Amino acid sequence: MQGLVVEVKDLTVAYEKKPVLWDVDLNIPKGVLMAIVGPNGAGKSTLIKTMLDLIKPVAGKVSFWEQPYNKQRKKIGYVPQRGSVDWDFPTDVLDVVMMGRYGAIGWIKRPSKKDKALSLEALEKVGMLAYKDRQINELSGGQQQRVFLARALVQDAEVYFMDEPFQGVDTKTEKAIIQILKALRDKGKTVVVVHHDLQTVPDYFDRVTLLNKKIIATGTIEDVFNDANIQSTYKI
Ligand SMILES: Nc1ncnc2c1ncn2[C@@H]1O[C@H](COP(=O)(O)OP(=O)(O)OP(=O)(O)O)[C@@H](O)[C@H]1O
Repeated sequence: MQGLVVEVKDLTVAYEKKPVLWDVDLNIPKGVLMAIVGPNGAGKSTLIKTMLDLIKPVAGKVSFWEQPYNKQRKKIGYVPQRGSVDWDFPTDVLDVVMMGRYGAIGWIKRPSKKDKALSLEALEKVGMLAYKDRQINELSGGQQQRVFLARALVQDAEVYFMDEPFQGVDTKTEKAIIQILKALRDKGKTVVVVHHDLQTVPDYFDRVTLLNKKIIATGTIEDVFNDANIQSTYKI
């Protein structure tokens, strides 16, 4: 294994005292394309949000390259679940993508020609170039998802977390997105994706984490993506 990107230790998370994640241990190595799968309510989104410091755990610890999230945030990209972001201010698609070049403070800075070129290139990759001047709140959920993906791409992070990036996108776009994710992986980036469709797991991913409040199994597709583990995750 070529070094760890993320280390999750003894993580327990609760909403209003009701635990939704129990004692989760998870190591994510560099350069993998990993799915997190599990039934509705298994805690997949909660796990990602806790890793990214958006939810405080009851117990346990998350480190990125052996440091807390806030020390490494520039190297960490996040594409939230569709519909989870409310755009109550007017901003166009290209601006949303260019925000990825700077993070929040960068609003004040003028984007350079290079920032703009990279952002247009990313929009082209996700098939959204034609929408560059549209208001973000006038797009469908699936289109917004692709814009967020473009924003994550221009951020040039080392590790990416994506919460159901295929939700509400058509098959052609899904295939295009997975090609982008595989290319990131091939460049040595680490990509973690909450995913719903078990059928496509072996084709899309090289590792999988099966989650249902606890980690049922985590590892390579070959080692852990088998009937026994799937059955204990989905209780079927
Ligand atoms: N903000 C919240 N307040 C209270 N309970 C919550 C909150 N968010 C999630 N939950 C509960 O925590 C559990 C885990 O939710 P989570 O969204 O992490 O699951 P998930 O595996 O991502 O589900 P899905 O596949 O349906 O998106 C669920 O029982 C859910 O109802």
